[in-house]
Amino acid sequence: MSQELLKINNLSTSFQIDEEYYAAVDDVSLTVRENEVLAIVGESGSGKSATAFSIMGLHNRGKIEGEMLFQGQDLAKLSTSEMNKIRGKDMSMIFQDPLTALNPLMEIGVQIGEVLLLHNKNMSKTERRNYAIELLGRVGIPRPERVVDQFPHELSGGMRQRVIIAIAIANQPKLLIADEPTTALDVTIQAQILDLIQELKDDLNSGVILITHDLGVVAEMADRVAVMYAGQIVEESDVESVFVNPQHPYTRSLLSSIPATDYAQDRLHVIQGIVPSLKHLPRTGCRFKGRIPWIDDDAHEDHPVLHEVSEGHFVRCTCYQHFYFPDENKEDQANGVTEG
Ligand SMILES: Nc1ncnc2c1ncn2[C@@H]1O[C@H](COP(=O)(O)OP(=O)(O)OP(=O)(O)O)[C@@H](O)[C@H]1O
Repeated sequence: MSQELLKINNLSTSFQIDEEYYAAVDDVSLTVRENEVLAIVGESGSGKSATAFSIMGLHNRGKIEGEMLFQGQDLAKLSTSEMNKIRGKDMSMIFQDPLTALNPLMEIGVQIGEVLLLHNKNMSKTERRNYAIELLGRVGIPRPERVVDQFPHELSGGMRQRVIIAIAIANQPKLLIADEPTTALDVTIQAQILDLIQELKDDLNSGVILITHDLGVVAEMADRVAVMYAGQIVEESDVESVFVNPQHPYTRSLLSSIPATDYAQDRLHVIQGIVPSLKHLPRTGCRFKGRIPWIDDDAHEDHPVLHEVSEGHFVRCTCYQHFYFPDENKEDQANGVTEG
């Protein structure tokens, strides 16, 4: 098995609302290995980005507890200047929206050059420009020697996202965090960008955390999957197990909301509702209980923990053993029968 790159132990990230702190990330533990894609999946508000921003040290107003061990250092304990030495070098982030991530007033080559300069103080202007051209070529930008002198608005959305990726890999990071990297792009470009991330991961032997709400992207890219709901991981396993044998009601609901695919169930089952806002998240018991009120209260644990249901496959709370969709025959479900 490849080496552990990042080990997160009991991470909690809380934000102050009025006078109180509320945990957007609640006791999350995760491991990312070299040359592995870990997908973090969940609806909007489930705490995916808050987890990523905590790792990157970008939550300046959040309270962070727990450990984030990266190459032997606990990121949670580093000062801003120590974090600045790691960010953009040993780990970097590909953001969702290239237009806001790029400076509109600066040529592409200069923006790449700035990141290079941050960690290679001795690089000359010409060296930076040449390396920027090389990087642009590497991420599949045609005529990079021209693009290097262009401004972001002169490029298409897909090309801008490639530039973001070029910036992210400029210093050959060991850990890449991609937060909804293709959401803003059309399907063909999306596939190209995902291929590119995969290819770069292989080249650099990096670990990738891929944040997405798109299960198609997960199926395509991920080795392991962590499903998040209301700040907690509710299911974690290798990608096959999540698609073939999903256990947690939330995971099953996410999967069955994908229309007819080979891994979706035969019918669409919809669980109503949304992730509550941070201030209104349930703080005790099973966080998902309120969305599945037809399941007996006794099915839930008072203090839900992750159960290992098969090797490396973890599910939170015992409610998964009793769960059925309301439009599904309860007995058939208990016997593992699905309609054809
Ligand atoms: N800086 C902050 N201050 C206060 N609340 C925050 C802050 N950042 C995130 N939150 C809250 O924490 C919760 C989790 O947010 P987060 O952005 O991590 O969700 P997400 O799963 O990434 O959703 P999305 O896909 O919409 O980005 C949300 O309720 C959000 O409003």
